[in-house]
Amino acid sequence: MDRIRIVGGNPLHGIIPISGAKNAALPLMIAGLLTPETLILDNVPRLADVAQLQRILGNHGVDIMAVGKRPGDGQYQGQTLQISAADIIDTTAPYELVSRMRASFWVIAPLLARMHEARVSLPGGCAIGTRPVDLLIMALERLGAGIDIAAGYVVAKAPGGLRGGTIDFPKVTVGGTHVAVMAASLAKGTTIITNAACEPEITDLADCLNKMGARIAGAGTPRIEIEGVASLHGARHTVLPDRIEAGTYAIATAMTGGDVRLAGARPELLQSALDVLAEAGAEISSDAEGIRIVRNGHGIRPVQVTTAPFPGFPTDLQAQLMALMVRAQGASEITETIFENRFMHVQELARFGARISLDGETARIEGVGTLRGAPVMATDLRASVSLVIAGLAAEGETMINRVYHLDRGFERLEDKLKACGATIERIRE
Ligand SMILES: CC(=O)N[C@H]1[C@@H](OP(=O)(O)OP(=O)(O)OC[C@H]2O[C@@H](n3ccc(=O)[nH]c3=O)[C@H](O)[C@@H]2O)O[C@H](CO)[C@@H](O)[C@@H]1O
Ligand SMILES: C=C(OP(=O)(O)O)C(=O)O
Repeated sequence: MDRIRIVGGNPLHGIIPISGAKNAALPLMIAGLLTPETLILDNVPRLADVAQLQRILGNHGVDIMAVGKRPGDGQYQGQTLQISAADIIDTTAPYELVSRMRASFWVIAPLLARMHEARVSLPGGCAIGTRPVDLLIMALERLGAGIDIAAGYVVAKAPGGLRGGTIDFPKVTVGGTHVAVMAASLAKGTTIITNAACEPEITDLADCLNKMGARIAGAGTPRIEIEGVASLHGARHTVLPDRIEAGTYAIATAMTGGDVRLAGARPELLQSALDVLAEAGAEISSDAEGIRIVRNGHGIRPVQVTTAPFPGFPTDLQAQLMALMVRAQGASEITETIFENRFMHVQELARFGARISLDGETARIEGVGTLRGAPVMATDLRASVSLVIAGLAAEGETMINRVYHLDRGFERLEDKLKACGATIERIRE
């Protein structure tokens, strides 16, 4: 498996182009199952998760064509995918494919809505907690589906088709909201979703579905109303920029010092994270081109942060912020409220000399002046990139093992950082 070698100490200077969002591209690709016509998605990031979802959709009979570069496309232009689910030949999503990526479970919604049946393996994904799917199942049941769980598979049936209903989520769930929105789009009648997730990726999905002929109002708020339609048609949609990738490079710049422009990033998608970085001492500005982050001279101030659903501080930036706080001048506290076990990075950050203690869902970080490079390994995507951030600021060499997780969510990470002056290389094995 590939490794990444970093020699730390260089401040970052330059421009980092922000890719299309993984967490928007995945549900958008899955939405391609809802129509027999072609859905064209622009700005799809080149990621292992996207490739894996292509395989999963292919297994259902979906044709996916990646359109090559067009004249004028830059080095990091996202790819264009033409997704055509004219004939769905198989409504089973097998364990071998689904167990590698949690979001692939969401195919259950369009398969059930369009084909009136689906058999989908219980999902896998990052090791960040138990991650049940009870609320996704509840949402489908509220739309009239009969659900059984047998031999590790969720078997869903709606012989006469789904019908509209009320779905009141007891807890905010991004995946649950994606599933409810997709399924309700083809259900008979009106669906009201309350306590819906407000994440920008939900709005992106709803915008695309509306282009396909769906009637969805209120996406981006806790109350979504959907008037089901009999069928959806083809459309063209551009995936929104990745707010987690943007936040990650903003934190990396705050960590190393320097001056970086995040080209294409949209500040309103990560305002809570930018506010925290400003509190920690970074200077942040934005314009139509993106976000600029500068930290010169002065040190990093400690912060107190609690993760929360959007527009709160995202759990997907918690590990990266913790890496930054390892170098703060004083003690910080970070409380993780979304996933109960998203602290796998703590023991790995300790290898750099970090001083972090855990008390339930709160981590207390005592800032240390200097980090030292180390061999490290992480078991999930954002934890892995927190180790990259630590390595960029550490004295000497850091070797990140098992970079498979990084490739799930960060497109050409080492190229983007190298272009800003980092000493970083991939060792292929
Ligand atoms: C591909 C994708 O977009 N992944 C994101 C998505 O994951 P995902 O959609 O899996 O996360 P959810 O928002 O559903 O999870 C939020 C919380 O609800 C719980 N829960 C969820 C479903 C359920 O049926 N029962 C239940 O109890 C989860 O265990 C967790 O504690 O949102 C998370 C929260 O912003 C992000 O960290 C992930 O990066
Ligand atoms: C946890 C994440 O992804 P997934 O939900 O696919 O595991 C993530 O993107 O940080």
